[in-house]
Amino acid sequence: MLTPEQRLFYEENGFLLIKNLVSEADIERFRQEFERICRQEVKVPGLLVMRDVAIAKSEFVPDERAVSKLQDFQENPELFRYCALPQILKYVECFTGPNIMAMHTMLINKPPDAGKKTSRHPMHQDLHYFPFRPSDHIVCAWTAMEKVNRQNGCLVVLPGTHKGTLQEHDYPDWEGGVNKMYHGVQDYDPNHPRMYVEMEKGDTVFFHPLLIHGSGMNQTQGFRKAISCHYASSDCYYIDVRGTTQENIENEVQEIAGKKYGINEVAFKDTWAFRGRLVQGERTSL
Ligand SMILES: CCCCCCCCCCCCCCCCCCCC(=O)SCCNC(=O)CCNC(=O)[C@H](O)C(C)(C)COP(=O)(O)OP(=O)(O)OC[C@H]1O[C@@H](n2cnc3c(N)ncnc32)[C@H](O)[C@@H]1OP(=O)(O)O
Ligand SMILES: Nc1ncnc2c1ncn2[C@@H]1O[C@H](COP(=O)(O)OP(=O)(O)OP(=O)(O)O)[C@@H](O)[C@H]1O
Ligand SMILES: O=C(O)CCC(=O)C(=O)O
Ligand SMILES: [Fe+2]
Ligand SMILES: [Mg+2]
Repeated sequence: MLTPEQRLFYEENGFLLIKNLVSEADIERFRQEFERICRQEVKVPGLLVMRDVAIAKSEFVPDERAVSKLQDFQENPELFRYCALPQILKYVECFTGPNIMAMHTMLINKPPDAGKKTSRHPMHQDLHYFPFRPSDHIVCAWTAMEKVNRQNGCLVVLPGTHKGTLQEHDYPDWEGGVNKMYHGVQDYDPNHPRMYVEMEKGDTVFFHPLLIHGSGMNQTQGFRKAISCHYASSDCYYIDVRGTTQENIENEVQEIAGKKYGINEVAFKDTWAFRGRLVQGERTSL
């Protein structure tokens, strides 16, 4: 499926941008469903709704202004259609092989910054959140639901960093506050070349889970939207993260699982096995 140039570009840089992969009609449907969820017209089992920390303690309004991110929409058939789009899976298969699990789903609604720079996402590697390997058989698809640029906080990547190892992550030391679980790499090379991934509606970037990336402040008045899914080969295996740099995120996820679902002592890997959904082939290991 990939041309030799595309494959080489991914191997060298850790990401690949495919223009115009998702249709306007599909994006419009995802947007409509997102709005219905914000208005609380549909109830989605397992869905986590995050509000930006800058407005977390203000009065709740049932519209998109209160929602900075939906996480775990795998039980919503309309949004989950994104994860099974054939044109996306054709690319995903190049990285994962034929047995494909959708491990993590998100719709990001980056709010206009409230003045404290909390709309930023610190530089991180997504593998920090994942207790499964090997990393080369994991890939994220991230589709712009509208034009994204430096003004509204597009993705920023450090090309080539996927060739390194998983770094230690923790909360950045930001004056205006940091969103829950927005861990960042503490000491990446500030002189590493950066690329601002500007995209049009429907463009999709595929990226490696070790690629260091983040996103800047949204300096516009609009809510910058993107939909994404992390895929892994179902032939991947779970690892025990005790005693590794991932122990801090394991503890936070277990705490949320305890608070939200009243389940204590749930293994980190089981929170992933429970949320993952097969989208192609056979569920062999994950
Ligand atoms: C077997 C079943 C398993 C189920 C497991 C479920 C675990 C899910 C964990 C999610 C895993 C994330 C993995 C991501 C992997 C991919 C890589 C992507 C990187 C990321 O994007 S990670 C960052 C995204 N993080 C989240 O979305 C966090 C998940 N969301 C939440 O935990 C909740 O939405 C949140 C933020 C805790 C809010 O909870 P909620 O109870 O709805 O809100 P309350 O109004 O009751 O507030 C409680 C308390 O939290 C404060 N608060 C609210 N929002 C924020 C915020 N954005 N940041 C910081 N703090 C926040 C609020 O003020 C309240 O504080 P109090 O002091 O008043 O208690
Ligand atoms: N096929 C396997 N089944 C079960 N456990 C395995 C398997 N392969 C490796 N492991 C164990 O999983 C742990 C992590 O393995 P591995 O070295 O592949 O991952 P990593 O170094 O954390 O990540 P990366 O993919 O970046 O190399 C090790 O403890 C290793 O012994
Ligand atoms: O959409 C963004 O701003 C970045 C999101 C991201 O990298 C993530 O959630 O892991
Ligand atoms: Fe990320
Ligand atoms: Mg290794």
